[in-house]
Amino acid sequence: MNKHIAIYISNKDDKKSLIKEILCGNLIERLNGLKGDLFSELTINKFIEEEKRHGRFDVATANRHSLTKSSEGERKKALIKHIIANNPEYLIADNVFGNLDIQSQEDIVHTLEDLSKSIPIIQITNRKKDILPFITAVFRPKGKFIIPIENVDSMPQNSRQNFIQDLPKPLEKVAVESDSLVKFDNVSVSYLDKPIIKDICWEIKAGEFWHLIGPNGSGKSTILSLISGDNPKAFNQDIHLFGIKKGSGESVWDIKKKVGYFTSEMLQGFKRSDTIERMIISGFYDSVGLYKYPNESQIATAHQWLKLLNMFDIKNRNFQTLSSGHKRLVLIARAMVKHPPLLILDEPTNGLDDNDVVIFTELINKIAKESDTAVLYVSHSQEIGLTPDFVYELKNAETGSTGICVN
Ligand SMILES: Nc1ncnc2c1ncn2[C@@H]1O[C@H](COP(=O)(O)OP(=O)(O)OP(=O)(O)O)[C@@H](O)[C@H]1O
Repeated sequence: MNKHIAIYISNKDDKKSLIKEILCGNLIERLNGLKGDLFSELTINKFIEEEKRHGRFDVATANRHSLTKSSEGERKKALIKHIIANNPEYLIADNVFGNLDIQSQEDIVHTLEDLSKSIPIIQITNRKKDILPFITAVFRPKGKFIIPIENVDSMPQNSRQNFIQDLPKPLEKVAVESDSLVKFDNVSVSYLDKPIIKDICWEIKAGEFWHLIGPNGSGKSTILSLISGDNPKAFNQDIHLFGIKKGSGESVWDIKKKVGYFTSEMLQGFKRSDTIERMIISGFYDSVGLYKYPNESQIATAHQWLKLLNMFDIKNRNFQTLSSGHKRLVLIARAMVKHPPLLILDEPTNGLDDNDVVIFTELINKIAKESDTAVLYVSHSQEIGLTPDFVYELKNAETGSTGICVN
């Protein structure tokens, strides 16, 4: 077997077990007895747990922040440095590029290429485009083994239309007084004297479809926390949400009622065993579980969403048994049952495989086209197949990122 290999998986494969089998030396015989390390968001999440629970800060970022307070890109860069310092005898590199901007992707390719001169790299990926340039052999899981793929480009790709039915209508409209949903006037934010964003002027109006892009650390999550979260930095700024000046008496709860939200990190938060149907219905109550008896109209609307997603026949299945791609579709339906005036999607496709990205993107385009909900889609770069009306781009600068509307 080649020294460096990629294992091309789909979201239906059990990635955690696969990694465990490699680390135990069961899957790749030549690694048996060697000390392996794992470069993965799974590892980052473990370190973040340690920071939160036990106050242990084992991984240092470039600007000496905790991982908890760092951007996704900063976390990955810090982790790879930490791993290299541990001198592993081989490396499992999982979802290497997830959430990384182009510059950071190039940096990590160089780092891994250097590392590959001394130790074997086993890449795990669900995107063909992410296969590292120095890898020449690609495998896929089959039962308890991995088998070679002769030509990765010949793997079947989803190209059919997945969502044929119309988007379900809202039961009642969420009242919003203003056509202007989000308005930033010269908004600037610094953390510990480090400027993050500077003089941001931006407006999102009802029904618009925006894509917010920008490199790692440019302040995308900071902007989202000014909109949907309770970031205290929002209060002395000129920010209007749904026509009301932020900090003028509205509660975080008032805002949350008007905003649907999805990020791939949410998948870790939904650990309850609930049926897919109940999961969607819980969107009417903004609760994680379902504690009230839904009425007939709510059940009927949830059924329409299930039919749209082609999941009606499996509505009683446990949500936890779904693939990562299907879980996301269900959580989008859950966020959309009330047709919130604004739907925010923060790096929503991170970790999805090639087929599921196509399906997910089709659903988001459909929601933006067929509903009055404004969509704010956030990622570090352009997404193939996504059809936003406008793109707002953040550009890094020493004095704080500035933003421009690029179309
Ligand atoms: N609570 C905080 N305290 C100090 N610094 C912070 C805090 N939150 C964010 N930052 C810093 O602000 C900068 C912007 O971070 P932010 O997460 O908004 O960027 P981003 O564009 O979302 O990045 P990524 O694409 O990597 O997720 C980063 O340098 C980050 O370290």
